Amino acid sequence: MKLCLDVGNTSISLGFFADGRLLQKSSLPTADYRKFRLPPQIDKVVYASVVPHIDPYFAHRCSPTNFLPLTYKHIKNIRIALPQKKEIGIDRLVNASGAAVFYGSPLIIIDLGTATTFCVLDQKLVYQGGLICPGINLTRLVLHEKTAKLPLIELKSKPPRLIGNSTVKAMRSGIYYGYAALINGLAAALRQEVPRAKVIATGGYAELLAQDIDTDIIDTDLTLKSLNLF
Ligand SMILES: Nc1ncnc2c1ncn2[C@@H]1O[C@H](COP(=O)(O)OP(=O)(O)O)[C@@H](O)[C@H]1O
Ligand SMILES: CC(C)(COP(=O)(O)O)[C@@H](O)C(=O)NCCC(=O)O
Ligand SMILES: [K+]
Repeated sequence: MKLCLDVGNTSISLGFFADGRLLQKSSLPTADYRKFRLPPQIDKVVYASVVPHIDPYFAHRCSPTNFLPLTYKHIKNIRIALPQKKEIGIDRLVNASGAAVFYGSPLIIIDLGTATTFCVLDQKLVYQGGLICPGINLTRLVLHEKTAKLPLIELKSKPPRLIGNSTVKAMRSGIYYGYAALINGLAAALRQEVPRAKVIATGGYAELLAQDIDTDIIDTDLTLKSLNLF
């Protein structure tokens, strides 16, 4: 069985694949990475991390098996048209590489994780770059940490009303509808630059926002499925 590991700044996603199929998924808070143990019957680990300080731990834990830590050099099916290829998050490149296989091109890929990122892959499979915005979870934390009066809120579902009649409801509404507007505004601007692009959303918050964002496809497993191609 193959284990695909997507190490983000908030969570580590694990995908177990056999015969090309995603059999099981789980996740671990990134802060708890030391709880990871290599499960039995894994013959290959494909690893994509944007948290370099924990990479030695995984290299050590996975050493009994075939461990493949991905870098931009492993990405062969798209061309990366950026001056500093090394600095780009491998999660973004893996998403673009896999999405090209699953959905063709051109593409606009939106990943709603710790950061909210937009990546553009043009018709000719050239990765053009994109945008990096603060993510929903960061906004939630920072509003609390950097103010005296705002509480730490949860955002688990769509707020029923745009206009909140309490502090907590106003914060939920601001974050939810604010992010929907950010995504729709930037997606519309990117569609102007890349005509006929399919817009794909992935990442932890993609399903939460699904009904209010103007995307063609929501694929929460995009990163894991893309890792399985290596
Ligand atoms: N299935 C889910 N449904 C709703 N929110 C989720 C889900 N999975 C993760 N999240 C939330 O989405 C945020 C970003 O998650 P994730 O995409 O794992 O981020 P990262 O890749 O940066 O670690 C997290 O703060 C988490 O609370
Ligand atoms: C932009 C990111 C922080 C997103 O990470 P995530 O939200 O998945 O934890 C990550 O892809 C990263 O650290 N990128 C390096 C800079 C770049 O992609 O240009
Ligand atoms: K991610």
